[in-house]
Amino acid sequence: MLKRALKLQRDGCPQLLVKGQAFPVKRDLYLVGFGKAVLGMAAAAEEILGDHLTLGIINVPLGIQESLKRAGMEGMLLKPHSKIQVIEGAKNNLPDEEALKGAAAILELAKGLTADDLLLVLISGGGSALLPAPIPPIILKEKEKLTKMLASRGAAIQELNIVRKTLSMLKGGGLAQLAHPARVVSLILSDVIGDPLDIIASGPTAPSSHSVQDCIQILTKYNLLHDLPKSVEMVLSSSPTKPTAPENYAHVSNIILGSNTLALEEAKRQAEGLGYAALVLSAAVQGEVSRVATLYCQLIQLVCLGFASLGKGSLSDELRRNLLQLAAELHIPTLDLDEFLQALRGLGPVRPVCILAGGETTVQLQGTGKGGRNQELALRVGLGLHKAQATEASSPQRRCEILFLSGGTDGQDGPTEAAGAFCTPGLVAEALQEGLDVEAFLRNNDSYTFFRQFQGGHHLLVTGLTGTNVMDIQAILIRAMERS
Ligand SMILES: Nc1ncnc2c1ncn2[C@@H]1O[C@H](COP(=O)(O)OP(=O)(O)OP(=O)(O)O)[C@@H](O)[C@H]1O
Ligand SMILES: O=C(O)[C@H](O)CO
Repeated sequence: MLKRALKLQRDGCPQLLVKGQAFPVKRDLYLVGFGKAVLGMAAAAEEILGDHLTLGIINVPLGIQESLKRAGMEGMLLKPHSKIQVIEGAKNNLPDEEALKGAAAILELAKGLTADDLLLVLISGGGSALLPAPIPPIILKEKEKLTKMLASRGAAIQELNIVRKTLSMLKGGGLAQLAHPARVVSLILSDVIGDPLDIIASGPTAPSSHSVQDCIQILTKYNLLHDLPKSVEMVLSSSPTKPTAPENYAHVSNIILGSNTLALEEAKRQAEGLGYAALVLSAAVQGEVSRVATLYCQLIQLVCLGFASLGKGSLSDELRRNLLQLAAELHIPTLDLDEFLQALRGLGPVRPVCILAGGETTVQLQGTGKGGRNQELALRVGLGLHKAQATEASSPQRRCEILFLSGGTDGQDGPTEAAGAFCTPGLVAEALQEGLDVEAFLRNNDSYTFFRQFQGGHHLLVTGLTGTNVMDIQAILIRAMERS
């Protein structure tokens, strides 16, 4: 992906070429990066830049080099004697001392640049945790606690990162401002719906459209305003009321290189290669995890109705209406459900169908269990399919084989070692035979423990860190059963 987008023109004055834009390399060329996907990006960049690269620093997740080595993905690693220093940190996607050291090194590098320097910045999701630089007197632990509390109360990534930006020296455009007057070129892999530059990794090189007032509003919404450490109160009260004006970013170019859409396109190609009729629903599925689970269950019902030649009639109309209503409630941008359902009609039952979707749900933690939004989604879909089948003996679902899978493209779902999980309509009943009560696990947000115990962990998706990060992906496989 980066190899396709980035070129170095060596004739005359060397220039970086990125998607048709040219950036002269007048003197020194530096590289910094932070995020779950920047190791592979940095390896590709170093290959392209060769001797023109002066030096680089990247902050990447703890254990990623080992994980990629184990997976035989050496191509994503830096060569021995690389000019790029790798700092691993942010275990379980939480900022830590190592990430703090990496951020300090990046800050020092940026501060010393001149107008003749070019700073290439590689940014991907996970960058927020890997670039912590709290504004003094805030200390890391205080900032971490606050973001953890916001996340567990169901704050969306936009809200989380608006708060992070206000409390950080490098986020919210801080890195770009420090690097001034150097030319800054940021290559970004998006893991946020709609690719908002100032939210992805908390927008270290993007002008922020948010003010301290927005931050205070979010803290109020989640009932945290009156519980803040003194240091955070001090920073909030001394923050400028207006964000830095966009004119002050004339030295910066932010360029999106890839996103969930690309991953879905590749997944579609793979599914078609395996004989499926594949369709992409949306790359922007968002919302509360139980509502999204209902959306998928209803969609599965509709497909099965169509497979059973029952695609017309009152049940189908009702399902269709419910589905449209739910999609509208979830505010899934760019989703044209009507058009999608139309395309579905042309498929099956001869060929099995693979419906693909991507995005990111939110989980409001109620319990103390261990899990992630993908495992919780898979478990909730399993429960929904079970209920649909149990309440209706003639459910069209019974005529289909169904598998639902949800996984994080980064290979890590919440603070667990799994990327996600898959389910079938039989999961709840089979679990019960093992003495596992799905609803009890869900009440405690304990999806990982459930999947680890159920059938010896067979339904867990364990990939290890993948070196990319473009949100989550869901795949629904549906095959009409042979009639006997
Ligand atoms: N026990 C749990 N059950 C379900 N979801 C959980 C649980 N614990 C944490 N989560 C969810 O996991 C998410 C954090 O996961 P993760 O670290 O993979 O985040 P991420 O958003 O993918 O990170 P990034 O975008 O920075 O790469 C939060 O949304 C949180 O609500
Ligand atoms: O790092 C982050 O802030 C999230 O992954 C969103 O980009």
